[in-house]
Amino acid sequence: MGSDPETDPDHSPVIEVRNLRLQYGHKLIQKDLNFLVRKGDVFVIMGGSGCGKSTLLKHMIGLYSPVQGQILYHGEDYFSASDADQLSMRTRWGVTYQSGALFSAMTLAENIALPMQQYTGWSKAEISDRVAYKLALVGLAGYEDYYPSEISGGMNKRAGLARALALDPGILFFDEPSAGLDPLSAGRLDELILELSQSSGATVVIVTHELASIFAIGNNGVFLDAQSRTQLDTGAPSYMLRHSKQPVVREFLSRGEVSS
Ligand SMILES: Nc1ncnc2c1ncn2[C@@H]1O[C@H](COP(=O)(O)OP(=O)(O)OP(=O)(O)O)[C@@H](O)[C@H]1O
Repeated sequence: MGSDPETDPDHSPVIEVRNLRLQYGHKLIQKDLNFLVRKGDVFVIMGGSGCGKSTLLKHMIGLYSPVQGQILYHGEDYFSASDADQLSMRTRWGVTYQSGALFSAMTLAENIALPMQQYTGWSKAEISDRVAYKLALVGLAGYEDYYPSEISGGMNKRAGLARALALDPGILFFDEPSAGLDPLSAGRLDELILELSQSSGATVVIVTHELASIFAIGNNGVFLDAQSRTQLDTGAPSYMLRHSKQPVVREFLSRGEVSS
């Protein structure tokens, strides 16, 4: 068991979500979201299908602006920051998407080198060294010249992770990282995410409805509800399972997607 993020002084807030309201046009998705993500957390965004997990993540990575509320990174509100400050925040994040993680016309090395070429002044040789290192980190040493279509789904996910790690991010965001993988590969990907977050000290924010993943890697999280369109609970998933005051949360975590 990890330390309690609520009381451990070393786990300072990295992300603070305040009174957040998410809409597409006039369609309300979630409201009154309030939670903290602390340094080193593996923070899980949970809830039944369609409750707005991916929508929340897309706001957290700045793809959409909230209609109300704030998302603070190390105390600075992303959406009221200048373009330059927003860019500097984004370069400290690594993001992997549910689908289309890699560019299919590029080799794995070219995919991983891309953010390095875009955002750093590193030389060709340095980039090539760092690409090899990132591939080795995810168990793909020697796969530089392969195209995404030439490797398995699980290897593609790991290569996507290597690209997300390209700039040594402080925060890693994942949207359903194990979607489409068999349970064994999904479990290995979970282990890898946990291992990498622990070895690098990165904070992880992850969207998943996989109960196995929620309990295997999450030490903190928020539970979103599709009916009331707000969060029902926040904290450690293992604690929520037994002690959440919301029966829907305990039921979801103990049996599966009852609310979907
Ligand atoms: N770009 C969009 N425009 C309008 N509505 C959208 C858009 N993207 C998602 N939605 C709607 O917002 C709601 C929440 O979707 P979202 O994908 O965030 O949920 P989710 O909890 O991640 O779902 P799942 O677990 O099924 O992936 C759904 O009703 C969805 O149809």
